[in-house]
Amino acid sequence: MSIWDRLRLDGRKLFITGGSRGLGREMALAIAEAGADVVLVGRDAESLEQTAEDIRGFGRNAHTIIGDIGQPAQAEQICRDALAEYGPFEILINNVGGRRINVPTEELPLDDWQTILDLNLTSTFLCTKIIGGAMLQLPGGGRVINNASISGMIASRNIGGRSYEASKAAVIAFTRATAADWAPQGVTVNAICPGGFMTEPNQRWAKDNPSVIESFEAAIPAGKFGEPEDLGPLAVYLASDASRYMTGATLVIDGGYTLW
Ligand SMILES: NC(=O)C1=CN([C@@H]2O[C@H](COP(=O)(O)OP(=O)(O)OC[C@H]3O[C@@H](n4cnc5c(N)ncnc54)[C@H](O)[C@@H]3O)[C@@H](O)[C@H]2O)C=CC1
Ligand SMILES: O=C(O)C(=O)C[C@H](O)C(=O)CO
Repeated sequence: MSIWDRLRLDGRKLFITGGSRGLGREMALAIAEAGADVVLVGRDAESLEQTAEDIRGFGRNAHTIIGDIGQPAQAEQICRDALAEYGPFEILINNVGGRRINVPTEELPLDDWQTILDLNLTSTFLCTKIIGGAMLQLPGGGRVINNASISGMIASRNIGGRSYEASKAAVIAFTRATAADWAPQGVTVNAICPGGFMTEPNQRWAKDNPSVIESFEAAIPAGKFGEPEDLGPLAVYLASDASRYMTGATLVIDGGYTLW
């Protein structure tokens, strides 16, 4: 089989959380371009539908589900309903993630800590359990891709409240442990750790903290923030047969930020 054929995703289905914009949208579009049908979950109907329309432009099927994946009971229901209606899925991308709450740890309310853990970590657990768990019955196995962050590996500078770092580090640990459990059934589980990408939450942050953003960019060896579409080829690789021997990996894509 040619290299290009090994990257094709025809006949497969992707379930992605938070696929309406930002990094999730770019990964969903790339995977659709490689041949897969897509189910997108998010909160904003309009942007979800726009991404679904763009996916249909590749000749693929796209369905949208509106809901809050940061509420564990809702996340569980969304996954069960999606599996029953559109499943089974060969590819899962746990992409949803809430940003930092910029309050020093010594002042961070427990509720805010819990909100971030539910959104970043518990959602990943529940989707992996339900959508990924069903992959264990598939003869060809499956692919779980967890969108973590370099914040799961290092501390973000000039930022308080470490719920974001804690949640992303836990996503990486969960990825590794689940990968070990599911390798015999051919279900790979890998984590992506993006560095700085100017998606909407970082744009908002940049508006209020221009000097922090400038020093962040200056500390990137590549000299600039990443483009969301840089995530697309990596997602296709991890979703495809080409990555069949890679599992439990933590793939950093940060323009070299964590090198210094
Ligand atoms: N942009 C960056 O520099 C980096 C982002 N990441 C991670 O990448 C992921 C995506 O981030 P971005 O694309 O920057 O964010 P974004 O805010 O542009 O996109 C997030 C997507 O998730 C959806 N979403 C958010 N909360 C939701 C909820 N409770 N329920 C359902 N859908 C929800 C939004 O509607 C949107 O589609 C997150 O996990 C983030 O932590 C990691 C490292 C760097
Ligand atoms: O949200 C993120 O994650 C990032 O923006 C990238 C880094 O974690 C970061 O903030 C490094 O300082």
